[in-house]
Amino acid sequence: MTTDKVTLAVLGASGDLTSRLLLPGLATLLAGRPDLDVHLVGAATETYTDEEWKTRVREALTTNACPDHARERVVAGTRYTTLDVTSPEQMATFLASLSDDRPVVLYFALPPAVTIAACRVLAQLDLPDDLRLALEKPFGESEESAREFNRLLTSFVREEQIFRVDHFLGRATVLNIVGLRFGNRVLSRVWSSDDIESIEIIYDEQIALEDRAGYYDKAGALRDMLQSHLLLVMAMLMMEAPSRVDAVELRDLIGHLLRATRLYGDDPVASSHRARYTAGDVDGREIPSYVDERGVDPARCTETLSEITVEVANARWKGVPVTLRSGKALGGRREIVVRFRPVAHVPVGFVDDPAPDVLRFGMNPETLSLRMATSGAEGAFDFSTVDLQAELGDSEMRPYGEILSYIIAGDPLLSVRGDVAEECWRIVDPVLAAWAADEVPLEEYPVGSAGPEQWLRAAAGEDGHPGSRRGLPAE
Ligand SMILES: O=P(O)(O)OC[C@H]1O[C@@H](O)[C@H](O)[C@@H](O)[C@@H]1O
Repeated sequence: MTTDKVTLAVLGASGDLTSRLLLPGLATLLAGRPDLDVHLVGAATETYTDEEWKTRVREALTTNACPDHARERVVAGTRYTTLDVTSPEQMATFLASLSDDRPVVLYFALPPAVTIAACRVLAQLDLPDDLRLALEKPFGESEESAREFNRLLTSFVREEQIFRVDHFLGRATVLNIVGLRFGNRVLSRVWSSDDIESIEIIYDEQIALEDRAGYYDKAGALRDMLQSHLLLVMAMLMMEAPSRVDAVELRDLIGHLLRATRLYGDDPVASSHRARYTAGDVDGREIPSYVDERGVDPARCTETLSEITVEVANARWKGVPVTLRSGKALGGRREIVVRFRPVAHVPVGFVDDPAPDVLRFGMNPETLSLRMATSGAEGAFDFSTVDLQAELGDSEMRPYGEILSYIIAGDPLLSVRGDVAEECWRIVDPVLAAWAADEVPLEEYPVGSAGPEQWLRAAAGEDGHPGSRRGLPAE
């Protein structure tokens, strides 16, 4: 990476995203990159003096346990501007105040509707040629609206100036998948439907709504996590081999994989499940039922847990069910599970059949484990299993730091390309339509559990759940 000087202007700087994720991400990036020179400019509708803003930044970084020296580097050069991003005059003056000897990144840490309004304003202004736009998810709310937003953006900037942020592309596990898949023969030879029976990508969070009703109650788990994050994780896990790691190649392959993806059986009802949490306690903390959380509209029927099963209909993967699942107020299982097919033949004389092999990538903490069949524990010709485990170690840098490092370098490698964002919506849109028409029941699960009882029974091989064996594994 060569660019080492940039002005990072955060629009929506008074919000939760800025203090909880962006600023700590920036600090972890600076901690490892003494060469980077970032002018941070905060902008929001609130009125703060530069000193008040610096205090907010310092507090956010202290709360998030950022190293002292990195915190002071962020604070040192920062300033603040009160700004209404929907006012053309104010935006023009703001942009003029930023231009100096370095490229400018406009980071939109704003609600989607305000981001779009701000982009409409930008479309009317004279913009520097090297301006970069960093846009948070959700990018649109359907394939059509994502396409419309892409049309708006590309009417005034080039695609390579647009950085659609998905912080899962900056997660150590997701980046490690590339090395693991393409750096050794053991996995590359078995990476297809010939050897793999099913895949699950599970991201269950222990946290509940956490005062985010304003956004979450309109989004729900499917839009919040599956449409963006988990489909991209799936693409990294299942894409064809890149000949080089660059933004064109990697994003072509991600797009290629997603274009082949469709709902399992092309059936949005049978391939999807939704549920929401009921009251309970996690680690001694009382959590109300989702419908009783502050700001929630029960009539909206927002799901806090969603599961879809898809298929990548190409020569490598046809027929392999891939289940994506994520929810709030759950047990906290976060892993990718790759289940292999049973061996073709078991030598006559063995007592039982061996358990099929299972490879797991743990997400946060980053781990890798392989459960393999072996024998000997119970007798020379009696199968047992062995678990090979590795701690992959977390990157020092938080996912937002990783993502920011590429944006600052002007490299869209870890940003979502416009067609990829549209493709993700194309996959989930039929499910959203089936749910809106109430064709899939909204089930319930107690806070802190592993999910609805019925899903667990189905996963254990009992039944009652249309997804049957494609649901939660019992282990
Ligand atoms: O575990 P992480 O990195 O915080 O990512 C999960 C978060 O990702 C965000 O994009 C979602 O909006 C949140 O609802 C979710 O909690």
